Amino acid sequence: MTIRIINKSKNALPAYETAHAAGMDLRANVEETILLKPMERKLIPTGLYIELPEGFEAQIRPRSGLAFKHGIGIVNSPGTIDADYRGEVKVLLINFSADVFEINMGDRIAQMVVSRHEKVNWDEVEVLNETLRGEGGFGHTAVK
Ligand SMILES: O=c1ccn([C@H]2C[C@H](O)[C@@H](COP(=O)(O)OP(=O)(O)OP(=O)(O)O)O2)c(=O)[nH]1
Ligand SMILES: [Mg+2]
Repeated sequence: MTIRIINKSKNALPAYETAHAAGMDLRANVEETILLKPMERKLIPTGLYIELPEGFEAQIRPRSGLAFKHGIGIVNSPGTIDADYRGEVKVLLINFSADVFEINMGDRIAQMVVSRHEKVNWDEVEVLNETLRGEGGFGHTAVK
C-alpha cells in the first residue's frame, strides 16, 4: 500500500531495513543533542506527518537493540497513530538504564508498524457465551 507523508525532517523517509521487516525505523529529528538521564522521559520529534487511510493505524514500538544495550524504552508502548491524526509523529522515549543516553539527529530511535484494525459496534447483552476458562485469568493456569 502507499501512504501520503510529509517529511519536514533532515532525514530520509523511514524505510524497511531488511526484506521482510514488519517495522520501519524512525529517526530522531533533533537539531541539538538530546540527553536522557536515568528514568527521564522525553518526546522526540521525527519531522514526519502521515495520512493513514481509514481502518489503518501505525504503532510506534521500541527497538530491541536499544532496549537491550541501553535500557531505552517507549513509555506508551506501543504508541498509536490514529488515521485522522495530522500532527507530527513523535516518540516518547524513556531511559531505564543507570547511564545518560544521547540522541542525535538521524538516530534510529523506534520503529513504526502500519496495521489494519477493526472498527467495532457494541451488541449489548446480559449474558456472554460460556467457555471452559470462564473468568480464570491473570495466571490462573499456573502450577500450584
Ligand atoms: O507515540 C505516539 C502516540 C501518539 N501520537 C500522536 C498520534 C495519535 O493519533 C495522537 C493521540 O495519541 P493517543 O490517542 O495515544 O493519546 P491521547 O492521550 O488519547 O490523546 P488524544 O486525546 O489527542 O487522542 O498523538 C504520537 O505522535 N506518538
Ligand atoms: Mg486518544
